[in-house]
Amino acid sequence: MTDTSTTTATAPSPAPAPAPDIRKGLTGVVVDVTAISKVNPETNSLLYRGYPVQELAAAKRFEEVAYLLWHGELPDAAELAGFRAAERAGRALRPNVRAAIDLLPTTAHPMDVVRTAVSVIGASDPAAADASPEANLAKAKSLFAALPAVVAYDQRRRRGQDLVAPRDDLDYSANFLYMTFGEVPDATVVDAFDVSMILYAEHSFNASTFTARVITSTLSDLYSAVTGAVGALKGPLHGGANEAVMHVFDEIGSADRVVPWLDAALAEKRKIMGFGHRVYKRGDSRVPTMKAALDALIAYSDRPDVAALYDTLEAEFVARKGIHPNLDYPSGPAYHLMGFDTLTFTPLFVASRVTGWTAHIMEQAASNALIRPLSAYVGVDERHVRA
Ligand SMILES: CC(=O)SCCNC(=O)CCNC(=O)[C@H](O)C(C)(C)COP(=O)(O)OP(=O)(O)OC[C@H]1O[C@@H](n2cnc3c(N)ncnc32)[C@H](O)[C@@H]1OP(=O)(O)O
Ligand SMILES: O=C([O-])CC(=O)C(=O)O
Repeated sequence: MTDTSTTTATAPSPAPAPAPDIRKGLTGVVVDVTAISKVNPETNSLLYRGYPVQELAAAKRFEEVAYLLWHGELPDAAELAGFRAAERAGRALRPNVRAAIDLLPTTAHPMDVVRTAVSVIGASDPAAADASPEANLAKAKSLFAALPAVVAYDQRRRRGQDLVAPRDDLDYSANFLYMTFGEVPDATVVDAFDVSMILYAEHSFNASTFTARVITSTLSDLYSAVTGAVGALKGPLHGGANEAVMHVFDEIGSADRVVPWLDAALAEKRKIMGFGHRVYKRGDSRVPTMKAALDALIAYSDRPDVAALYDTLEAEFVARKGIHPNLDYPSGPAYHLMGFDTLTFTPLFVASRVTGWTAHIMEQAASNALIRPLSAYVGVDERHVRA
């Protein structure tokens, strides 16, 4: 043991630690790689597994895009037929999920209902803890098939309507609308809905996907990760914005009221929902495609008033702030014109994004590292409990 009692020289004090480089909100931080999608704000493009999302929206149905996100390649005819058959077989609302939904008050937010439904589905799956790639893929496909009935039934029960059983002669989007409204709408509506599902499916490390990856990184199960992702998507700075856009439209009322409404909103420093994006600063790559779908719905339902309000608010806000619309801006009024209740809009986003979330859960699990950043402590200095 060294005796230090006779030491006279004082050791040089250590150099102060450099101030930590804190990136609040993780702005600009690259935390991992992904092969699922590429968001490029420079070229204003979005690729799913290499394919521009606009091309997918123009030429493919949502089932094909879901398959692409999970498998990395578009399905061939036999693969698509097999996947479609499995999806159709898994559409019916499960009795225990219906029972759990029925226990919830109709005052519950539909996102809380969807979150609960995912949790119930997970708790009832005997293979919930099996995180093998095969088991996770099966769970992803099963959730994909099951969620439309949850969203559709929840909207119907709020309207005092009965459950509508699925039809297996319809594709994903036509059946989703059928289960919601009890009839298959015009092809204009079905196609616009399918486009919205494709555009919402995946967007790299957005907040809800990152949430799913954080949960997966602890070796928790897929259902827990999706449940957490639903919670993250609910907020109005993320997926909840499509609902919030419709509240804005309702608040403004008509195009001639945009200017005074915006004057007051900006004076109160309100965030204008449906505008701005963490990554895109010159416009969201998905907006032109969704705007075209909205225009088709406006023409079909003869609602030029919606077009006037949309265009006027966009023009005024861009002129004043230089901040462009994100995908939620056209999606909100589009879902309204399709006939959905405003509170149902974000659950529609869930039904789509479950594809991207689960693709990321599988990617994270395949190359895992616990996600655990550091923080800089700014609380009171060390102190001691008095005896
Ligand atoms: C599918 C999706 O999740 S897309 C996003 C959906 N969310 C919304 O539409 C909510 C409204 N938008 C926003 O709140 C923001 O634009 C976000 C959260 C999406 C992105 O935010 P960030 O990247 O963190 O940008 P940040 O909030 O720092 O904005 C930068 C500046 O632009 C302003 N700004 C950004 N968006 C808006 C907006 N929608 N309305 C008013 N001001 C805005 C901010 O107030 C800030 O101004 P400041 O520098 O004077 O303080
Ligand atoms: O990428 C983001 O931050 C939000 C978004 O647009 C999405 O999740 O689709």
